[in-house]
Amino acid sequence: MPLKGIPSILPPALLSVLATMGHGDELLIADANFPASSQGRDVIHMQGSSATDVLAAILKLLPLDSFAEYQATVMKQVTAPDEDAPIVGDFASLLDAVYLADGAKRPAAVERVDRFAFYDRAKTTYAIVATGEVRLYGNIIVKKGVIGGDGKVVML
Ligand SMILES: C[C@@H]1O[C@@H](O)[C@@H](O)[C@H](O)[C@@H]1O
Repeated sequence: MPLKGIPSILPPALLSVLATMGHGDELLIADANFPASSQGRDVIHMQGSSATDVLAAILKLLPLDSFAEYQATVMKQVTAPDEDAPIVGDFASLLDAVYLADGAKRPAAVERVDRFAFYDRAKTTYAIVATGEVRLYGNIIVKKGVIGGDGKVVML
């Protein structure tokens, strides 16, 4: 059922995951082709939503980690490893908007890793959200930060 201030696309199981994650824990938002169920992590299914809509909703609740070198990680394209997939620009815009609004002095830093290194990272995430994203390489790992006693995201 809807809640005040909580994006209505987020299912209860995902709200529980976001709330139980701690500083430095990572959440993977995966596209429709990603092998989500074979990574050994809990999977929350959101086939009705795009990865960008899920990321935008999650970023209304989840602080990004300013203590880390990278706030997020994406997958390099197999056939063009030096060129971002088109969806990466959309991910970056969403990250930057919230990170700067939360007081960051610079845009969010996004790490790029090869496909199989990304699968290895997936195996250490807290949980995976399997979306219905049809754009290839629509996968992003976000790292949870810290909220201070004043209720604000802690920015180093
Ligand atoms: C080659 C890549 O393989 C999977 O991991 C998919 O999630 C990506 O979209 C891409 O197709």
